[in-house]
Amino acid sequence: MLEKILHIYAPASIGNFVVGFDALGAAIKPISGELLGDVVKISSCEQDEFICSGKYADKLPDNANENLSYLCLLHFRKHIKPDMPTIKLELQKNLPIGSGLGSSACSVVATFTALDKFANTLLSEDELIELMADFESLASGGRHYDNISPCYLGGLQLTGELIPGRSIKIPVPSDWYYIVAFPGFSLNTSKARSVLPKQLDMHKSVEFAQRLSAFIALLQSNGQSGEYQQALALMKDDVAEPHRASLISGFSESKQALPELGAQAMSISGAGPTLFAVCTNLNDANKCADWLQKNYINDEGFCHICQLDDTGTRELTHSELNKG
Ligand SMILES: Nc1ncnc2c1ncn2[C@@H]1O[C@H](COP(=O)(O)OP(=O)(O)O)[C@@H](O)[C@H]1O
Ligand SMILES: N[C@@H](CCOP(=O)(O)O)C(=O)O
Repeated sequence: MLEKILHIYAPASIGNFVVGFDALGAAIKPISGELLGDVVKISSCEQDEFICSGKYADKLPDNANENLSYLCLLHFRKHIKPDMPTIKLELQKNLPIGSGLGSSACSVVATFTALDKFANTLLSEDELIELMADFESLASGGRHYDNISPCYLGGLQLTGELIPGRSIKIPVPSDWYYIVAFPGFSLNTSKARSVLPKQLDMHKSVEFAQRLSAFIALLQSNGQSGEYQQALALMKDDVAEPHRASLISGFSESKQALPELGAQAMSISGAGPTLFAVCTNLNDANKCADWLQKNYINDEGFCHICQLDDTGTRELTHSELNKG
């Protein structure tokens, strides 16, 4: 009998997407075709085994009991499928930790998707998303779905406990490019959440609701009367960015430089320190990427021009496996 081996890829994501703190997030993929996300490999084994490999494995705690992926496996074995055959689970940790690219969500989503598929549990989308959010909240210091939902489902997702079905996919113009730059240093999400105010005043709350709802409504149009330009003009974050900016060295210089190079919007990806800019053509996207390469990132950093990853979490193809 052929041995069953499964490789599940989960993409990086941009939490908040500027206007939707904890409520809006996008899955992304580099236009170069490179993969930007974690991979979970599962195969049969005589007893359960966990391995963490990949570029950023050594940035995670040595103790497997502190690795979210292993915690997901323990939970699945104990509470969901105790009779699942024993397995070897390998997490290929390809996203930097504390990056603002939804790294913890990526491992959790890849792991639960792989376990569900391998064990043929057929958990519903809702059940899986709840389970994933439970485990991601262990790491980030708050329950939010804006990395989990897009990472799992792909695209731009409006998401949260009040959203029917937890998630609504929002259409996005196909000519929007997202330039993401990870500077090479980490910022812990729970630390970046701890600097936020505990309450929003009335005026700010009303503005937040107006901005997010108008942005979503404009994206639902066909864009023929300038609605996409209006949506871009609304991309401003008054909720989290002002409190987090000082935690990110190089933020204010980038905020000043990128609009002059053609960025239509620019902010923090998730809790940072990755920054991202939105451009509506490749020429401007290249100019922003060059500037960020030269001025924002160090030797450990990277910069990609991306578009939305509409598929989300998926099994890797043979050709992708042979490449890597
Ligand atoms: N597989 C994993 N991937 C990412 N982070 C993990 C994982 N397992 C445990 N962690 C821990 O979770 C925390 C994640 O930090 P966080 O700032 O939320 O990262 P990110 O913003 O990149 O998701 C870190 O303390 C890290 O050590
Ligand atoms: N909405 C969250 C998003 C955190 O994203 P991460 O990629 O930094 O984990 C927040 O802004 O705290």
